[in-house]
Amino acid sequence: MTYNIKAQNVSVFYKDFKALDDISVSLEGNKIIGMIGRNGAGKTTFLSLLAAFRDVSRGVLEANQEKIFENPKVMQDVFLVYDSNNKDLDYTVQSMLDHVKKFRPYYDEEYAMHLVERFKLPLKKSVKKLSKGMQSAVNAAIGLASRAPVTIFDEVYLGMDAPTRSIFYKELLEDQTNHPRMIILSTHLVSEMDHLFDEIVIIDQGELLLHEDYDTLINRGVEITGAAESVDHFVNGKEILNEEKLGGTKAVMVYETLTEQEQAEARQQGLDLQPISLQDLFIHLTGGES
Ligand SMILES: Nc1ncnc2c1ncn2[C@@H]1O[C@H](COP(=O)(O)OP(=O)(O)OP(=O)(O)O)[C@@H](O)[C@H]1O
Repeated sequence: MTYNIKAQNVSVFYKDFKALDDISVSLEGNKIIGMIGRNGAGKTTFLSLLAAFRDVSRGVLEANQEKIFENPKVMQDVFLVYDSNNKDLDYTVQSMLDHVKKFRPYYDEEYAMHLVERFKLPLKKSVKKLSKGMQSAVNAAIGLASRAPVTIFDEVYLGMDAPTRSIFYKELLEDQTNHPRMIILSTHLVSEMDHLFDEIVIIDQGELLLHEDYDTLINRGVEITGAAESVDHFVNGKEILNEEKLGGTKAVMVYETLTEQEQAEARQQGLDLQPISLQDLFIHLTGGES
């Protein structure tokens, strides 16, 4: 089952605070979508709408042309895995997996056991007694093994060490290839996770800043370095994201796809052109380091 999610002019208010402001976006097909945004931008609020944890205050939110909120079919197919606080849960890892199996129709027990091994999870231990990183690994395993057509991981890596995160990324990529589905990853680890993304959504202060194919977005950012005067002349009229000057040399990040002719001209003038990482684009498109 392939899902298309469509938000039209969606807003969410917490009392009189507008957490999401008139968001319109279409998420389509079996892609891995990176959702990024600064703290408090509204990512979790948006993702909780997709999982029907709450309803929109204004606008329309649909999955395959059906309203999401209070829709049992969609709720079964959309799984939001988040950094849950398990400290009051008196379940063992095994009983938690058994519990999930009952509610998730695409759950694959064999794959769950493979993940238990990969993450070295102790099946008989109480979840609340696991370390933070291991609890996150349990959540990651549950999310992957459930194979929900729309699987959402909201900062699910918290507390995981680097090798465990690496296992998570590898498993996610491999399992999405073998069992294509829409996976949405909300993260602050932009540079570490950017290799996973087919598409990027950036939410900024409750608004949709952009939704782009990863390659298109990356091609739009370029850093031009060279003699300050030549750089200034070249970037004149272009959208500048950031400038840094060191002596007579200048490095300027622009947000624009350069034509082949422009690239050739730049090189003729002795300018160096380098792509900008998603992390740098994100930092500068959302207001830099201020
Ligand atoms: N239940 C709530 N009541 C009131 N305000 C809330 C509530 N939940 C979230 N907010 C506010 O809505 C805004 C968006 O919060 P949200 O958790 O969606 O952001 P986020 O992008 O997920 O942030 P972070 O990256 O820090 O986790 C924030 O200003 C937050 O304080």
